Amino acid sequence: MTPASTARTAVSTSLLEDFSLEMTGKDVSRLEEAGDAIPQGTRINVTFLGNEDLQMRLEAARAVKRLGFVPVPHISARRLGSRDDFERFLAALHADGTSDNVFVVGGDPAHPEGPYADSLSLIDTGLLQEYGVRHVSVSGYPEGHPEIDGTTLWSALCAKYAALGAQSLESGIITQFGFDVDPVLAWVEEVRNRGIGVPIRIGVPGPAGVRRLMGYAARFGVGTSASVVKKYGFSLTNLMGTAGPDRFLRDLAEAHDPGRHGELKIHFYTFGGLKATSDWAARFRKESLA
Ligand SMILES: NC(=O)C1=CN([C@@H]2O[C@H](COP(=O)(O)OP(=O)(O)OC[C@H]3O[C@@H](n4cnc5c(N)ncnc54)[C@H](O)[C@@H]3O)[C@@H](O)[C@H]2O)C=CC1
Ligand SMILES: Nc1nc(=O)c2c([nH]1)NC[C@@H]1CN(c3ccc(C(=O)N[C@@H](CCC(=O)O)C(=O)O)cc3)CN21
Repeated sequence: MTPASTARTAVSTSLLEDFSLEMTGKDVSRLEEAGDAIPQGTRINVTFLGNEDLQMRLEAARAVKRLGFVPVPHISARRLGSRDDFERFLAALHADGTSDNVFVVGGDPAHPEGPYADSLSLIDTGLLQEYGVRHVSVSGYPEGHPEIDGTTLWSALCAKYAALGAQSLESGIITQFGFDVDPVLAWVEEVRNRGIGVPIRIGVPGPAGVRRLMGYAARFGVGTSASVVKKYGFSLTNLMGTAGPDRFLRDLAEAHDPGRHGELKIHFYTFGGLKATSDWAARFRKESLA
């Protein structure tokens, strides 16, 4: 092995240490099926989608805990109808012992369904701490967001970071998924330049069909130019294939400079493929170690 490839292998292994996964409220049986392939203690995020209800979200977080993982329930500000809804969710999580870690996010509805227009307003209620939350993740957008301008995104990120620090809550950032490492690392540098040193989980899709990936990318405003997806490992002319983040992770590992970029970890958006992603991660890790 050459010195360069030794260095790359070492970094890519540490990048995959303590990766996190994401599931929806409907994925409980898939989680049971994938459980053995996932390292105990792995953080597993539970989405807060419009087509889930309170019971599904709570049940999913309970299942994550029961199977030996760390639940990270999402709370979407714009999808909460009232302060009561927010408190009811937090109280139930607390009672279940699944409220230690949460991810707060604005939410896709163009108009808030209740009193909270953004995730900062959830933090500012002070309710998180009251219900036992200790660690709060917020989102990051290396490629920007289709509905929110760049200046707003940066001021929101800095304000959330400051507000969490002021409440002595631990924090972290999870990025929107993407297919191109370059904007991710440029964005990470900007985060560090703004004085935010917390761990950043880089969002990547688990292995999935190309058609499915393209659909989600279009829905969430993630770039899929021909050159970017070619670099990632698929072609726009073959929608029947599948693609995993192999090259993305190798490129990320190669370019990751801990002195400049700080602590980075990986967050897998599984898009219905919890088992496929868990098996893939175990195999990729083993190959990196070999
Ligand atoms: N990264 C992810 O995994 C996920 C991202 N999202 C979406 O990302 C967007 C932003 O969420 P955060 O970064 O937490 O922002 P945020 O809650 O910190 O808000 C930042 C700024 O954007 C505005 N904003 C938030 N959501 C908006 C929307 N849907 N349309 C127009 N303006 C909006 C807020 O009023 C605020 O000024 C939301 O649309 C959210 O639904 C949703 C679920 C998961
Ligand atoms: N702006 C934005 N909004 C989001 O809601 C969002 C992002 N970004 N980034 C990625 C994450 C992950 N998201 C999702 C969304 C849907 C499923 C999902 O499995 N949905 C269907 C399955 C439909 C299908 O078969 O494709 C479901 O059953 O709910 C998973 C993750 C939502 N997320």
